[in-house]
Amino acid sequence: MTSTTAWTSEAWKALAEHKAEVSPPTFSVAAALADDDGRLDKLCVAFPDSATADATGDAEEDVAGIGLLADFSKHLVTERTVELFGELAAAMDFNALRAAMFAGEHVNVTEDRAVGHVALRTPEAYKCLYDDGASSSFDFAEDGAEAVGTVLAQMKAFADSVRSGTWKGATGKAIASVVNIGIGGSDLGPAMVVGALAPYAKDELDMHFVANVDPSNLTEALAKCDRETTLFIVCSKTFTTAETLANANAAKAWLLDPAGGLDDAAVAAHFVAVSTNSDGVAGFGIDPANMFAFSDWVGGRYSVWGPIGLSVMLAVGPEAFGRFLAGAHAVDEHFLTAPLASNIPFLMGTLDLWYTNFFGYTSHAVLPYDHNLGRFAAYLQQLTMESLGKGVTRDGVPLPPHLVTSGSVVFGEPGTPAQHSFMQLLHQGQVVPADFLVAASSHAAIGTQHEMLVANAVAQAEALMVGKSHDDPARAFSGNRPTTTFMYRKLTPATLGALIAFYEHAVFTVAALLGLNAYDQFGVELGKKLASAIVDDFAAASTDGHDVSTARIMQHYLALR
Ligand SMILES: O=P(O)(O)OC[C@H]1O[C@H](O)[C@H](O)[C@@H](O)[C@@H]1O
Repeated sequence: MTSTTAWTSEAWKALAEHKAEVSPPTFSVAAALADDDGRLDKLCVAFPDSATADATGDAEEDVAGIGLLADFSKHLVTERTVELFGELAAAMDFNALRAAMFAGEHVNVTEDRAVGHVALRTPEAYKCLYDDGASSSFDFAEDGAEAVGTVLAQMKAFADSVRSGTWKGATGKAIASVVNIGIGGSDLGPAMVVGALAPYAKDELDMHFVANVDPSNLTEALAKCDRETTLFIVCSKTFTTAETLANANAAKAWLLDPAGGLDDAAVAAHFVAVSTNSDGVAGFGIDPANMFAFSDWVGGRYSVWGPIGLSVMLAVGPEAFGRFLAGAHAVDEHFLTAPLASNIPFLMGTLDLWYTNFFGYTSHAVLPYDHNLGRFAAYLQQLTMESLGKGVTRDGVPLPPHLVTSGSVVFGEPGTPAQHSFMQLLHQGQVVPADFLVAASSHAAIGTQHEMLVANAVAQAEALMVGKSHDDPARAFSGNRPTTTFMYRKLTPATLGALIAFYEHAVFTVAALLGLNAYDQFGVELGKKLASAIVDDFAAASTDGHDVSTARIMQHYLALR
């Protein structure tokens, strides 16, 4: 792989020189569109595309029914810009890095691991490194498919048994409530997907997600649960995360509260685990037979596709879960085969890099015009900011802070409420590139309300681009504010799988072009370490060893508690 640092490459210099040609106010996107130089056709990409259209079924619920248009036409780019993105990709060995990830090479160099979430979508298609250390790679269709296929079959059998009522609690009653206990990648994916696919969920199964060590989180969930009909899924890749273990132990104590009349044998019927750590699972008291295992080459924020998605499969069933995987797999094929100039994740990633590094637009808004995607921005915050919030390249070269921004600050809320909250800033304050996600039809029907929703999404993107002059400066809109619109037929499992995979590969693109490792997260460790020490200090009512500021706030807590 190249040792070139992106910011010293000729392509980077060419992009810096080119920027003036597409900078407001001299460059107007609206004017560029009016020139009708074929801009729309070049900057609007349909999905599924030809590479995936034939292998995608024909029902509306299949990949074929996604009917997505990725509209990049409102961005501060020309055909030349996209060509220069391609030159940067060549300089940074993008194609070789992409091939290496799909082949299961250890592209997560700092942890010496493969990055294999794509293999979870359809193990038959990709070779992935099996992290046994003995072999440099293995044919997933022979070795890994067995591993992933086995776990998928285990998940399906379990989901069928719970959803059919065959799986019984300790007193012989069917499960009515599921509590997913996990945090970060062991919570955000399952919680977001279950919420997004609510129209597909089984009515008789109440789903709860407990992540925060704040006792209010678990208390709120347990208040809605009955011991005899509640199943806990303890999700933790490492099975060492303090918050998850605290909540899991508190949940076990609740289950076995003498008032409830259940004894230790009840754990087997009311607890299952999802982890890479079988010793940790057994140590907690969960039967390894009730463990759904996965390997360390699946990153936490990339793990909803495998056993971490068990609560999703329980909620929507194995068939819908399979279509969720199929949507992501179709995007994998698109990412691998589409020319870069019409490669949706590549364009998403390069545009993010373009704005953060060449325009100083370092925030990014995600605006799903869909009530059920209420947690989509939160999910993307971990996916993007934990992957790209880095200070060095994968070779350990520091990023020059004045020159390179490794990842944007992602935020967002569903529209239309966002319009009544922070959109003022996007229209008249700093420029924040934004993604609009909108379905042409809804699962819910009340008069013409869905059409009002769509109209608002389209109008916001139009207003941000076209702007409006006014004699009163306070009432003027500069316009030329870049946005992408993803419009698709309906939010189906396949569509949601595709949308998530687009963002996963956009993250890969930014990391590849900047030379980053998107798959480690050492930055989360220091806070955890300090918190563990302060827990002990609080227990000893001590503030010794802390700086005066920290000691003061600790003393205030000790005085108040
Ligand atoms: O799944 P676990 O091992 O419990 O980890 C849960 C989360 O905590 C870690 O600190 C990282 O921030 C996340 O990447 C991870 O998803």
